Amino acid sequence: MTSSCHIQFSPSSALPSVPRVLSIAGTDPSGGAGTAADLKSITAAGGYGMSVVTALVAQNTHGVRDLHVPPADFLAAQLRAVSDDVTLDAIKTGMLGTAEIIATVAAWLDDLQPTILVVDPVMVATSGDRLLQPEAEQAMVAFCRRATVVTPNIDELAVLTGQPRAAAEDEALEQAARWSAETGVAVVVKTGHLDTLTVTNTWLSPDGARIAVPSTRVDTTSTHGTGCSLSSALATRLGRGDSPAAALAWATDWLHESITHGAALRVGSGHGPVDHGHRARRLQAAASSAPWLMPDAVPHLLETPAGLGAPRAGDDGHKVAVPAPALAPPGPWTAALWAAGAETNTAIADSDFVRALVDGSLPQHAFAFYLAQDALYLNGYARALAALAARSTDPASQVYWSQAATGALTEEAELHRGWLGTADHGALDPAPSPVTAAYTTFLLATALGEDRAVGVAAVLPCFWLYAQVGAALPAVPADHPYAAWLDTYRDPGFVTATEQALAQLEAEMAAASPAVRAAGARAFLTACRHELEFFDQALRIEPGGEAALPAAATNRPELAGSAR
Ligand SMILES: Nc1ncnc2c1ncn2[C@@H]1O[C@H](COP(=O)(O)OP(=O)(O)OP(=O)(O)O)[C@@H](O)[C@H]1O
Ligand SMILES: Cc1ncc(CO)c(N)n1
Repeated sequence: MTSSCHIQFSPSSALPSVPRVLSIAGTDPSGGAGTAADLKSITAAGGYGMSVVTALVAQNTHGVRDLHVPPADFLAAQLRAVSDDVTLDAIKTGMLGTAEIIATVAAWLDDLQPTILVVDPVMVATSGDRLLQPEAEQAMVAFCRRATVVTPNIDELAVLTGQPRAAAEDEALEQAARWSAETGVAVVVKTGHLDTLTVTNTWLSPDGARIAVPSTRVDTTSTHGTGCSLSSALATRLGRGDSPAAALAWATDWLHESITHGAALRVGSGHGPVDHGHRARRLQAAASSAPWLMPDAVPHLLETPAGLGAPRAGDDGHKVAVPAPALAPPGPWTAALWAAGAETNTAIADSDFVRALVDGSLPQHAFAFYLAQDALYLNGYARALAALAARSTDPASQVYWSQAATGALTEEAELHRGWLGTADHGALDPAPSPVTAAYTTFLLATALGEDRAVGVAAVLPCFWLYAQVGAALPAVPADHPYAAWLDTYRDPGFVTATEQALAQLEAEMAAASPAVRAAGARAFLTACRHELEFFDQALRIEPGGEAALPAAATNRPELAGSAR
């Protein structure tokens, strides 16, 4: 036997190991900051969270009301209780509060010598309340020298470096670079507190190397605890063995989603918390193995268009509104299919993917993944269209499907030439994702193996729903990151091709038997759902791509140069 193995499962099918991460911080009974935020963030980032409390804080989304600091001896007892028993893969410190607390934690760290220490030098809360005694600031500054990486906001960076508050990102990066070179500690510079449209987190290494992770600013007041959450997620990903670049990209991207959905939690009336659990709930919903179509979604025999019935109420019983189709159905069968697919079509229009593509906040790695899968999809789609050409007998249909197949192959070639071939858009020739493979094999199998009308119904949503997304696109500024790509949705040739496909389906459904019509309606609705999955899949891929398993946490040359 040789060691060659021709089937390689993607590492994403294996569960990564769970880093053991300790947060040392103050409390927030309203759950948005401090130890509560840390534990939620560590869990969200894939770690096992533990918590040592430095101070009890009576606070909510409006601010801090009162503070109680237990005796330092008791803090030391908590620290020892954990470290005597549990191996810690990463430690994160947040609110330390007093010089005595700082000294207690420092003494414990002297014994422990942890591999990863992320210090969030908490000084002032979002609400403006002090969380560190002014006389303890210099002790905190000295404490930061112990860190693997520190995560100050702009104001804390000024205290750390003894400089005036930076007015712009360049100035903050300058301050941080000088301090990092002098201390040997890496810094994450966060521009959340600056008035910029893009919020950038930049990892600065003592050797001057920089890793910048930009994200779009969310217009929200739900930013209570963002600093706690970022530093905890970062510690967890580093503890898991991620490189600084991968860890920061993951933490920033996850936090962006959490901030975006924070307001919907409706927690408090001040600066609300972020939704730490949004990503987990989204992925859990996406992983459901519930069938897409219920057995009674389409009658066994479809005699008339009305047999498809009113659009079904959603899971929560709400009535489904039918969106106006941008391209009008040419007859009653396509009109009934449009109405039957309303829920899925609305879900696509409202999807996080389409929203992020349009507002420009879609992370670059998700966009690159989407483009690469789209090229693979177009190739499979072209084969299904060519199958319909082969199965057509009237000349006009033969010409139409052949041209549609050519059109899909031309688009695929343009994707490769214009987008995927550039250094910006990542790897060439990736493998199809499970979602892409399921959709393309469904199309080809339906186009080849079912009645022709059913094949035509299966390929239709790709035309119609794409045209729908294109018609709904607002004008975007020229500096929008995806402006050029969004333009491709507005191609008038595509609109004409879609109108012709609609006419084909209307004629096929009218001529088909009731049983074939029912199969056609099922194929149409199934393809609509595949479309939703296809868009959504790009938001299920980790930054750093199709994700290698974390490197072994033992040898961490990328953290070299830091004080540890
Ligand atoms: N409005 C926003 N839009 C997008 N991202 C944001 C926004 N506000 C904060 N962030 C993210 O949160 C991170 C931390 O934010 P910030 O710089 O405000 O930290 P902080 O002041 O330490 O937080 P806090 O004191 O509220 O816990 C930022 O680096 C950024 O990734
Ligand atoms: C306990 C605690 N730590 C940190 C912050 C910063 O947001 C806060 N509000 N409360």
